[in-house]
Amino acid sequence: MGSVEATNKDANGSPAEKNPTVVFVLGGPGSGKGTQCANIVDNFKFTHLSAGDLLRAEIKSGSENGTMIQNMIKEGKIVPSEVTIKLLQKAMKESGNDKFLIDGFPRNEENRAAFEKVTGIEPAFVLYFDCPEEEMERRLLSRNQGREDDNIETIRKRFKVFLESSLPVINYYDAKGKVRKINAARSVEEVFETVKGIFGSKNEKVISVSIACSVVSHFVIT
Ligand SMILES: Nc1ncnc2c1ncn2[C@@H]1O[C@H](COP(=O)(O)OP(=O)(O)OP(=O)(O)O)[C@@H](O)[C@H]1O
Ligand SMILES: Nc1ccn([C@@H]2O[C@H](COP(=O)(O)O)[C@@H](O)[C@H]2O)c(=O)n1
Ligand SMILES: [Mg+2]
Repeated sequence: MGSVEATNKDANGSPAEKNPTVVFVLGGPGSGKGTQCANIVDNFKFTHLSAGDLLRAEIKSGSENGTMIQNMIKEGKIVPSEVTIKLLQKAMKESGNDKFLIDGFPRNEENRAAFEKVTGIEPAFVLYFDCPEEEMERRLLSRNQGREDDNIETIRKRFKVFLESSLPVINYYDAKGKVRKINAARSVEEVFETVKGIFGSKNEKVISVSIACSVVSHFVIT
């Protein structure tokens, strides 16, 4: 398991201004990524950046990319990395923090490779919320947040994209020993108990937890 502080480089290969700690939060649609990120923020000093939320805010802002993003989201498709990475970089800079939960990103190999190339950032680890489709479907259909993609037609498309494009990214990080796979088909509280064990106690640094967890990366943590 590599060090969190290690060797992040910028696009030119020179040392980046900062070496932020990044945790990618992945899992199928409705697996509970946003819910658990809110709990992590309440307990640890992370800033939560949801790629989906940033894209939805971009639509609302009336940006020139708004219509394209809206159409992609309605179809459950993945927006080109260039757009999403710019939004993530801007939000990271504006946060003033150096510890980030990046939720719903990278969603495909293009997202993953472009983020690494542009920012030079390697994630400390990847939280993977593993949940059966039937449970995710139930949750999404009763979410009631007015999301245009929470309808059965788009939900099925999002499941397909998750299996075909996002799972390979999780497998990529698993091969590097970076995935912490969590059984997300439990209550919010039970899932968070497991998450807390990964992040450690309030004052514990993610880096030491990250090393300690590397031995269990291939098992579902319950
Ligand atoms: N462990 C859980 N048990 C039951 N319901 C849950 C659980 N976790 C989250 N939920 C509910 O399921 C819905 C989806 O959760 P959430 O928005 O956190 O998922 P997500 O992974 O961020 O989804 P998306 O990828 O669509 O943004 C919400 O209504 C949330 O309250
Ligand atoms: N890296 C990403 C993340 C999201 N999208 C688009 O937003 C939709 C909703 O994402 P959630 O994480 O909030 O579920 C998703 O289905 C994609 O259309 C994206 O393009 N790239
Ligand atoms: Mg979400």
